[in-house]
Amino acid sequence: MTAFPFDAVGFDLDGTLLDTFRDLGTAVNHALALGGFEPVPVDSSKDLIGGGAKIMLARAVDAQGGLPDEEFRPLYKAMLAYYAEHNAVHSRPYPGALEALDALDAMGVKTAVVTNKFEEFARSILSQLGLADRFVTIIGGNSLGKGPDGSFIAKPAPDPVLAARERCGGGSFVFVGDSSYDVAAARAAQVPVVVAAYGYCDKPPHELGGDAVIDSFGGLIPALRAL
Ligand SMILES: O=C(O)COP(=O)(O)O
Ligand SMILES: [Mg+2]
Repeated sequence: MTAFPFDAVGFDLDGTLLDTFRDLGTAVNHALALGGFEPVPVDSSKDLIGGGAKIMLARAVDAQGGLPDEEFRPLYKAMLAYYAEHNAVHSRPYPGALEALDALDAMGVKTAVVTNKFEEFARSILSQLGLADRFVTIIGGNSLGKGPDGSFIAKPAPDPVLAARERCGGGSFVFVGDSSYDVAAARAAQVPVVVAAYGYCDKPPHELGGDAVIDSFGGLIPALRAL
């Protein structure tokens, strides 16, 4: 078999490595209830995920008329406080994820996580699932601090993907993600990107503009070999 074409693989977290929507949706609904809003059906919370917790709650609140910033902020804080305590109740790796990580390890391929979730939440969930030590680095939506516009430097900016590649040693790198944030970040970082069609894709997976689309984790390594 020919040598594996990548030195390192970066993974998005929500909707790519882990199925997290139930815990995220429950945290959104906790905040919505405090604000006197109707809950979101937990299944449709998948449609809110991708840009991080703040965007997720803002989308849910805006769909019910929105809130001024000073009223939104305490709800957002309450969502974060709730999620800090309840982030791995239902969240699990997708079927085949652990096997794929094992296979990459066995080939000496490094792995990294690049998520728009806050780093402390990503670490907490991955630790509870026994996975935190498997990755060379875990980069969250707040890991690189804020840019000149005052917002966190996160996907779709290329910086977190570039930081992951550098922390993995700077060789050939590929990114795997489920949303337009992932594809845009990888494109801006000029690394190839595989779309996880089983995730929370914010567009039809084949329209996200990835270099390959996989329907399950089992398809990942063959798709990477074929890039
Ligand atoms: O929590 C989110 O909205 C995004 O997280 P992800 O970048 O791991 O998909
Ligand atoms: Mg995602």
